[in-house]
Amino acid sequence: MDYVVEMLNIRKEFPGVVANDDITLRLKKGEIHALLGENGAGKSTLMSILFGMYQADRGTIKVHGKETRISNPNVAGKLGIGMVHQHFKLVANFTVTENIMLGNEIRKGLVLDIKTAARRITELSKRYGLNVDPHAKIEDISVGMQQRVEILKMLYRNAEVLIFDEPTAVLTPQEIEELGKIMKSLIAEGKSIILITHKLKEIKAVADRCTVIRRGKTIGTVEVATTSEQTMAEMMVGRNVSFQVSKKPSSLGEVVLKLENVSVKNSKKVLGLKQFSLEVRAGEIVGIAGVEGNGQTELVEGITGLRKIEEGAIYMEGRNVAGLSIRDRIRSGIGHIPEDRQRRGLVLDYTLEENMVLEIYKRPPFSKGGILNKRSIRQYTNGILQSFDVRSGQGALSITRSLSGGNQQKAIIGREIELNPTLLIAVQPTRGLDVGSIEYIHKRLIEHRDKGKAVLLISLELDEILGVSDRIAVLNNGELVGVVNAADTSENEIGLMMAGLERGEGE
Ligand SMILES: Nc1ncnc2c1ncn2[C@@H]1O[C@H](COP(=O)(O)OP(=O)(O)OP(=O)(O)O)[C@@H](O)[C@H]1O
Repeated sequence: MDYVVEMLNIRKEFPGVVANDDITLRLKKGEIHALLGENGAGKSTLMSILFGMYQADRGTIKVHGKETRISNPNVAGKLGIGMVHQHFKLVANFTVTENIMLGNEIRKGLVLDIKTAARRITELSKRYGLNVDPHAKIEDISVGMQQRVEILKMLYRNAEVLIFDEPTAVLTPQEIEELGKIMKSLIAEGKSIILITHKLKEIKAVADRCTVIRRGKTIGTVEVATTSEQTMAEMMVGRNVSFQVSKKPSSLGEVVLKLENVSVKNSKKVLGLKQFSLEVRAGEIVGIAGVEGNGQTELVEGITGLRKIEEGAIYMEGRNVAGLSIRDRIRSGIGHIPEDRQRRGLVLDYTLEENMVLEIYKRPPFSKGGILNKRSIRQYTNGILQSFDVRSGQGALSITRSLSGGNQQKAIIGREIELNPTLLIAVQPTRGLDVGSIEYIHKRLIEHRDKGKAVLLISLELDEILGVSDRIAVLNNGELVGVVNAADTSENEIGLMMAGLERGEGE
């Protein structure tokens, strides 16, 4: 059998946790091989070992049948292994060509002229259907294009094996479809791909085989064509997973949040949200649907106080909070699961327990007379970690940075829901989470509503918006297109509204 990469019986331990416990993954030449596993199952660790960032404690790696030691990322590069990270490593005010050349030609002491490099980039871009302008500046191109620059960077270095780490998390639905085509053209040209993703639909759409791991152990490798999404989900979490969200009809209370003609500028200093009005009542979940960049960020940051509003009013339980500081808005009952969890959600170098009481450590029972009550902080933290199934090596004392991405996300969600806010603003709450965790988070959002609280859900996942919300407000180009009841709309109708058509216009 023609394997390009074989990772055999890999073991890697961190303090308190065996991240990889006898994992085996074999990548065939010319295949797209999905790597599926729960949050914290050990996927990133395994790939970091292949990429030379970590050394395995035990096990063997073979490249083209030959045993190798990948001591650092340079060695991986020389062996033809490249990785497209989730967070791009590009210099914003450099051009595409400059970024691709960076750290490549110069290291070899072989300074090629820009023109020759740009020509080669154009060739590669054509061959793989990437459509990238080599002279464009990174800051002027879309996130999807930036990802293609990362792909080109690897192709420019003659990578044979490409690792994609949750590549669609940052993409729009159209971009996701295009990425699928790009991946297929890469394998048609003889490349091999490892794809890390939580999205079973995507695995079904592009992958040939799928290796499933759970809690650091290999569960098995399956042929994707003959395996259902349900089966893969069950292999991954070890139990039956329901993709349907079940909830009883909402029982509406008073208006909690009222937005009146709110306008907010975006980072380019033009209005990103225009004259937006909406009410969210106690006991309901209002979903905001829209293509990324159509005013969602401005809306959320306007409400939470991260951005000032240009005009209009924001009422929390009847009181205008538009002039209040961020802290005072939190006090008025606003909880916020932020979009950018690493920048706004958690202090990565603090322990989990420090992060869990970040906003409330001054309140009783967590402190008294200026002295922290460590026991009650620990107890409170353990409660959150347990109910939200946050997995880490050293529990409440783990340094937050050491948690897997998905477990960091679950910790923030747990913290914000536990504060029991009158209004919970949840922005992309399940991005990067495995199907089992998504199921649980949806349940908790609905429970929050059923306790008589208000929830504003902002998500790019239409399935999530349709399944979880009671009412759906659709944003296009910073304006409210309309508000519909989730029970009497469809994916198709919302899709048309997201494109700016008012209800009924597209029929
Ligand atoms: N540098 C580190 N120090 C300590 N523990 C770590 C470190 N890196 C990972 N871990 C632990 O190893 C386990 C596996 O983490 P890993 O990031 O590989 O999971 P993952 O499958 O990629 O998860 P996700 O889907 O959430 O990204 C987790 O329990 C994590 O807390």
